[in-house]
Formats: sequence, C-alpha cells, structure tokens
Amino acid sequence: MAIMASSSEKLLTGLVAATFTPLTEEGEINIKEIGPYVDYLTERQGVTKIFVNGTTGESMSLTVAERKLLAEEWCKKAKGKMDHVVVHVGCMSLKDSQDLALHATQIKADSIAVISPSFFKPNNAHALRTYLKAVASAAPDLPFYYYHIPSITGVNVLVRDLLVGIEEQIPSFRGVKFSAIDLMDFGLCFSLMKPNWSLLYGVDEQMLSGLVLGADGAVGSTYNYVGCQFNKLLSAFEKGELVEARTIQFKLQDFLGSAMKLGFDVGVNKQLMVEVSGLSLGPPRLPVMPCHPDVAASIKQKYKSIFPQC
Ligand SMILES: CC(=O)N[C@H](C=O)[C@@H](O)[C@H](O)[C@H](O)CO
Ligand SMILES: CC(=O)C(=O)O
Repeated sequence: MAIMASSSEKLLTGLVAATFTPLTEEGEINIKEIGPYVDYLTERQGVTKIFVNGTTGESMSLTVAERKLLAEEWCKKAKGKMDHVVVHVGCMSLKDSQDLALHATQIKADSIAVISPSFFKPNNAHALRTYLKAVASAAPDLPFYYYHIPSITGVNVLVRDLLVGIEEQIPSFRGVKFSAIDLMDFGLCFSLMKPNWSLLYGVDEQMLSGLVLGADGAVGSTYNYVGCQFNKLLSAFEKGELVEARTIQFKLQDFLGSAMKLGFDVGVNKQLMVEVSGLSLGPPRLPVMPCHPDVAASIKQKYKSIFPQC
C-alpha cells in the first residue's frame, strides 16, 4: 500500500552536512571514527542532520558492502544525537541501489536519496522517473529524495520536468537535493511543490540565493566545518537580516574562491576537514588524489583567517 506522510514524519529542513568517509591510512573503512565525527558535528558545528555516502563521502568509489557498513554505523552513532540521517543509495546498477535501499530500511535510516546513474544515462524525465521509481520500490516506507548533480553525472534532465506527476509514481517521494546553479529550474520546482516535500539547495557558495527562492534547507560538504556560521546565516535570513546573511555568504565565497584557485576537490576538502576537526579521516580513495601538504597548509590558513570562530 502506498505510504502517506505519517504524522511523526518531519519535513527535512535546515542544514544537512554531507559527510566524508573515514578511511585508514591504508585506505580501509575506519569505522571507529564515526562516533567522534557525529560528536564533532553536533557539539562543535551545531549540525544535527547528515547526508551519508554521497558525493563528499565518495560513495561511487566504495563497494556495496562498505556502503552498508558505513550506513549502519552512521545510523547507530547518530541515534539519540542527531535528528536525521539521509543515506544515499545511488549506484550504476539498479540492483545495487535496490539492495542498499532495502538495507537502509533495515538499519532504520530516516530517508534515502538517489543520484542518477551516469554511465548509461536516462536521457529524459520519463526515463529518470522510471528509474527512480524502481529504486524507491525497494524501500517503500522510506522518504525518498532525488539528488540532482548534473555537473558530475552529466544528466541534465530539468528537475521541473521530473517532478510532474512524480508523487503518483513514487508515493514515498519527499523532495530534491538540488546541486546545480540553474536557479530558474530550481525556482520553477516550487510551483509543483507538495506540502510534504522539501526542496534542499546543494551549492553551498550560493545557498542564500536558494533560500531567497524558497529552499527548505541545504545539504553540503562545507557545513562539516562552516556549519556554525551557516546556522547563523539561516537564522539571519529567517529574521529578514539580509546584510548579516550576505556577510556570511560572502565569507564562504571568499574562502572557496581561493580554494578553487588551488584546485579544490574532494581530496582537498577532506584534508581541510581533517585539519580543522582533528578527526582521522585518512586520504581520499583513488581516483581522487590526496591533497598536497602545501595546498592543505595554505587553504587551512585562509580558512582560519576567514572563519576564526568556527
Ligand atoms: C560537487 C559537490 O561536491 N557539491 C557539493 C554538494 O552537492 C557541495 O556541497 C560542494 O562541495 C560545495 O558547494 C563546494 O563547492
Ligand atoms: C554535498 C552533498 O550532498 C554530497 O556530498 O553528496
């Protein structure tokens, strides 16, 4: 039977950190770092929602078995401390995604999200919707989010086209994580919006623009280490204090602008998190290259000068 939004199901709003995957120096999953990671986010950044095994978590470079181990540990350690764990279950194979979606139900994740496959690409809204429906059907009781990230997948189906009639195809559909800079497409999604959906913006350096259009929240990698500042941005925006909100947004733009000049990628991002948080997250997994120590040092210096209070 199709699920209804139960009264206990809360809308996904506010800041959601897309977590890095802790690895050992040898490149194996470092499960014991997940507990301290959860504590760091809640205690030091004021972030109580996480999006695990996504882009930042290098999910596409992990095996299905590794992803299950990680998802289970994140859910276990987040229990009683965090408000929401989204488990990303997108893979190149539908079967793997269904397997992970079912697993997410078993470990009591709060919701799942799916990135489009990108080797064989769905090339229109109907094909993408049909694919998402097949994944969601493996976990009909879990709120389901589409994760739009065309810069990585090369899947440029307009989200506003995807959303048409999707609630009939996927009763568990609850919204979108929109990681693209096409703000017209994002804006047009709101006219199709249902009361139990959340539209979350995913480009941290222009989060404020997403909020202006009506975003319910934001999912991003930088909220791992600028969460404390971006919670302030959110509350300034809610109070209509635009100057304050812009000041914080401009700081992240200043920071990422210089980081991008030095080649900001998941490897650099991860190393910055290691240095800022003191957590042992290890290197990224190939093909993402480890961050050169000189690059890490100068990015950290920039971070400290812009965000001395984080
Ligand atoms: C491509 C990518 O990883 N996007 C992330 C989320 O979707 C963002 O959180 C970025 O890491 C962030 O906006 C910095 O560019
Ligand atoms: C940013 C994000 O949501 C991800 O890393 O998947």
